[in-house]
Amino acid sequence: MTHLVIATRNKGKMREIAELLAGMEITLLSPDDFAEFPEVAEDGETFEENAVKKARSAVVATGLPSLADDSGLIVPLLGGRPGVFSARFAREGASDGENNDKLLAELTGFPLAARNASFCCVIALCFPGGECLIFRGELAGMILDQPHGNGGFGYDPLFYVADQGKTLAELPSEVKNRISHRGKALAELKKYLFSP
Ligand SMILES: O=P(O)(O)OP(=O)(O)OP(=O)(O)OC[C@H]1O[C@@H](n2cnc3c(O)ncnc32)[C@H](O)[C@@H]1O
Ligand SMILES: [Mg+2]
Repeated sequence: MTHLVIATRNKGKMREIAELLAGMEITLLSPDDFAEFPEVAEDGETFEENAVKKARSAVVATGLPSLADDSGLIVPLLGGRPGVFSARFAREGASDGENNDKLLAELTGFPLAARNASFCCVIALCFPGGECLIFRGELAGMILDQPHGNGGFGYDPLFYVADQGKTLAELPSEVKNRISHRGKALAELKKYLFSP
């Protein structure tokens, strides 16, 4: 594999995936490298379904091996929401700020001890022959009642990691990448690709 399409429109994800796959000697391509790149309806019920759908559609459009990430935040107090709806929790096309405000509003009044949450990342790596490989990673944390930090993206300013004593948005990207749901899923992918 000399070229790999990273089928995401999310700049934060793209940056992290590029950092995590650095040194693999594979040229990473983004949707911007193609004149036309398909928009995919993320209507699956699971992260796996959506990740495979995004990666398969990129393979069809480009003829190249393609990787997609479907990820999100799971909050038990909210019955597991926003889950696969994390990107559009507040509304279709919502900004990170709007989604964070919606999360804070839904959790108003609940004590920190009850506000446990996890991030889940499912990576699908699909090939022109039709084969897809799936890798998954998770990270446990708590949802604070106000944002802290300017790093990362999405829900990072609200997601507190007890081991680190900080939110993901307060951690240097190399630390987030080492512990994150995305870092773990991509570590599994690398292990698979490079195991003898
Ligand atoms: O589908 P693509 O184009 O990859 O980009 P997206 O932003 O729509 O991505 P998803 O459909 O997978 O939605 C995941 C949402 O979950 C949130 N999310 C995922 N990983 C995160 C992380 O590491 N830190 C903070 N928020 C994250 C973030 O708000 C994302 O928009
Ligand atoms: Mg999406």
